[in-house]
Amino acid sequence: MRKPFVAGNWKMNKTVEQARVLVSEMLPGLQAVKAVERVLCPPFTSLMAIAAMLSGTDIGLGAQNMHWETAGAFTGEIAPAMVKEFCQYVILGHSERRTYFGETDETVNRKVRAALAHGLTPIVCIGETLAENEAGRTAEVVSRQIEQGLKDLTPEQASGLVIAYEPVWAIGTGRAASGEDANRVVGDVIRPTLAKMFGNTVAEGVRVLYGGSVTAANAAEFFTQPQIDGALVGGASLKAAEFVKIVEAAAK
Ligand SMILES: O=C[C@H](O)COP(=O)(O)O
Repeated sequence: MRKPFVAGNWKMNKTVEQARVLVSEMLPGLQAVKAVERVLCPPFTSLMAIAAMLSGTDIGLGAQNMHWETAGAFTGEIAPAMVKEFCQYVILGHSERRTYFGETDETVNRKVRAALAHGLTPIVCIGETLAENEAGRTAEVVSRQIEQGLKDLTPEQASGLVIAYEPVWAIGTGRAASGEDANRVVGDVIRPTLAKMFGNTVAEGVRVLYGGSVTAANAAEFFTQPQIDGALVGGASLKAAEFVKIVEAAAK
């Protein structure tokens, strides 16, 4: 039985003070929903403050990116051990990182391996662009992202991952995929690719989330799909009441 999982990716939003306000607004609602693994992913600058607020709760904290090297002359980067000081999770390979910052399946793979080596749970993002979707290339792109992004992992390492299927055309557009279509990609492409690489038990045990314009109004459409285990929420995770409703929907 896979425990439902909902993470809020705040992207490049909120100062420390704004982050504190948002967390204090959502904390009581989030704490009430024990059946769901709940994770907040604020910007790096707020991790220390939010870690203090979440201490003593069962709500997880995640970073939105990290470098694969342990330390050194990498101006502007954050090392795995620095993330690990505050976080249990790290989002890797988000399409915005791939599109705007040149991340590739190869660099995602380095980051995934580094995160696992430091005891962090990677939330690995995959998904096709609109052009790829319209060209009928979704299965090819998504399976390649998994094969290359998770290359050289052991089945044991893979079993601890969380995967977020985020069709790029659905992110921040208000145009979510349909629950059925997302379920089909997870069930027909993502889990079979994981099964080929790591075996059936791992493929059936990994949590696979949907991401892309999830709101309180459409969350249930995804959470009622048998292959989808939760959501990676962007814009709607910046509104306390809305995000709590999404988490509540995942518990049903
Ligand atoms: O990481 C979250 C996704 O990019 C989804 O963002 P969105 O909910 O604003 O579409």
